[in-house]
Amino acid sequence: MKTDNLVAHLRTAGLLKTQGLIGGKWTDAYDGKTIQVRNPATGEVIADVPCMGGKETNDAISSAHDAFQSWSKVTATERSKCLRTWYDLLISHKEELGQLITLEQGKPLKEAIGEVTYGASFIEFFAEEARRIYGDIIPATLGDRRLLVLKQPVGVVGAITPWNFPLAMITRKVGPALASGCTVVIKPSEMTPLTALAAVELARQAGIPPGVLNVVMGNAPDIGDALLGSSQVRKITFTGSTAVGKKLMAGSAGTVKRVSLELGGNAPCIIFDDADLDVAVKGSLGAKFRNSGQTCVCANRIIVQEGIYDKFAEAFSKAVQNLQVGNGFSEGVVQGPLINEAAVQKVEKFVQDAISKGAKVLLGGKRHSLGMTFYEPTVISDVNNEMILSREEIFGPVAPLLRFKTEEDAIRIANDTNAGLAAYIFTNNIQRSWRVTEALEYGLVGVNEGLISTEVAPFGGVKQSGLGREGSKYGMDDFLELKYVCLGDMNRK
Ligand SMILES: NC(=O)c1ccc[n+]([C@@H]2O[C@H](COP(=O)([O-])OP(=O)(O)OC[C@H]3O[C@@H](n4cnc5c(N)ncnc54)[C@H](O)[C@@H]3O)[C@@H](O)[C@H]2O)c1
Ligand SMILES: O=CCCC(=O)O
Repeated sequence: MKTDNLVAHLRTAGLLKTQGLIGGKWTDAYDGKTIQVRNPATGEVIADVPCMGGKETNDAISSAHDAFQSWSKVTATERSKCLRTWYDLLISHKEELGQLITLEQGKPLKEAIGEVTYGASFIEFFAEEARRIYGDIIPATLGDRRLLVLKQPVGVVGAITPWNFPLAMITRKVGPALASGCTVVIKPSEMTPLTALAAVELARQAGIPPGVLNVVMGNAPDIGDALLGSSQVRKITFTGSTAVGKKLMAGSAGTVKRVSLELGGNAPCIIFDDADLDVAVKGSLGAKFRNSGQTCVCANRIIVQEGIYDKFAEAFSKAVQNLQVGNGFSEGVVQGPLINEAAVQKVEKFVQDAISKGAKVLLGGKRHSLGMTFYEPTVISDVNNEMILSREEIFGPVAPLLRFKTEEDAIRIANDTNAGLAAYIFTNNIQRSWRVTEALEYGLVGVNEGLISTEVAPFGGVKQSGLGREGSKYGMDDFLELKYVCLGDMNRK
C-alpha cells in the first residue's frame, strides 16, 4: 500500500492522531508551530505534529498533577481493569499499530506487529501486578509498637522515549507507572510520535481518565527543561542515548527527582570453540540484525575464538547474505531502512575507520542501491577493540568480528567498555557458561540465545548503560515510595 493510502486507512480507523494530549484534550502547539514526521524508507511526509515546548509541558504537568489526586486513590482492582482493557485494545489494533510503526520507524511489518505484541505485553503484565503491590509488617523491637511498610506511588512521572521502539519503550514505563497509581507526561521521539499518540488514544478509549496520560512533543530541550525544573514531577524515566541520559540525571538534581535510565549498549557476543555452530550463527544473527541493528541490546562486537573463527565467519556471512533488504511493507523483507540519512553516514564513518585500520569487509560494506537510508547487511573481519566500531554503539546492520584466544581474553575484551547492557555467549560447556556469565559486567546475559527480551524479566544495564530495571516484578519498584509507619502505644487499655 502507498503511504497516502495507508495514512488515509489509519485516519479512518481513528488512529492517526496529530495533536498532543493535555488533560484529556487533543492540543496543538500554542504558537501553531509543527514538525514533519517522515517515512524513513521513502522520505515522504506522513503527518505534521505540534512542535511544543515549555508552556505546553507545564500545562501537561499541571494536568498530571491534578489527575494524580484521584488516580492514586482509585482501587488497584479498577486500575488493573483499565490497563487490561487497554491491553485488549492494543492487541485488537495490532495490525494498524504495526502499520504505523513501519510507516514512521521503518522496521518490517511483521517485526512491527511483533513490537505491538511485545509492547502490549507490558500493559497486560502490569495490569496483573497492580493487584500485588503488597506492603510489609515488620516484627517490632518494642512490645507496645507495630511497624508497617506502605507502598505509595511516587507522583507525576516524566517519560522520555526514543524512536527505535515507538510503542514498547513507552508501555514498559507507562504500564508500571499507571499500575502503581502514578500519572505521566510522555515525550516520545519527534521522529516517531504517531505510534505514541495512537496508543494513548486507545488508553483513552479504555477508560483511563483525562490527565492520567499526557503527550507532548517538539522542542526536546525545552520540554526536558520544563520536566526537570518542575517540583511536581517526582520522577524521570528515560530511554535513549547515554549522552542525553547524563544531562537528564544532572538536571534532576535541582529538585532531587528519582531517575531511571535505559541507555546505550555495546553488547559483546562471544562464540567459543565448543559452541554449536548452527545455534551460534542463528543466535548472533538475531542479536545483531533485529530492527536492522538499531536496538540497544544488538550485538555490537562478535568476539569469536580462534579455533571456530573461520568456520563461523563463513557460515555467518552466508546467513547474512540471505537477509532481504527493502521497504518494510514489501513481502519477504527482513531488513528495513535506518531511521535517517545521518544514521547511514555514521555507519559509513565507522566502517571506513575500521577499513583504514586493517579490517576486511567480508560482505556488504556500503550503502544499499535502494537509496539514502538503506545500508547493506555487512560483515567485517579482523576488527579489534580499538576501532570505533568496537568502542561505540553502531546502531546499524554491521557485524564486526573480533578474534580471541582464551576465555580470559574474551572476558577482558567484552568488559573493556563503559557500557554494560546486554551480552551474549555461545558455548556447550556448562561450567564455562556460568563462569563467563558471572564475570561479564552486564545487566542482561543471553546464553546460547540471541533474543532475550520479555516482559517478565528485568531489563536494564550497569555502568554507563543505566540505572534501574524495567519489566518484571522489579519494574514496579522505581514507581513506588516506601513509607514506614510506627504505630505506638499499642498496649493502652
Ligand atoms: N537501554 C535501553 O533500554 C534502550 C532502549 C532503546 C534505545 N536505547 C538507546 O537509545 C538511543 C537511540 O535513541 P535516540 O536516538 O532517540 O536517543 P536520544 O537520546 O537522542 O533521544 C531519546 C529521547 O530523548 C529526547 N531528548 C533529546 N535531548 C533531550 C533533552 N535535552 N531533554 C529532554 N529530552 C531530550 C529525544 O527527543 C528523544 O525523545 C541509543 O543509544 C539506544 O541504545 C536504549
Ligand atoms: O532498544 C532497546 C530495547 C529493545 C528490547 O526491549 O529488547
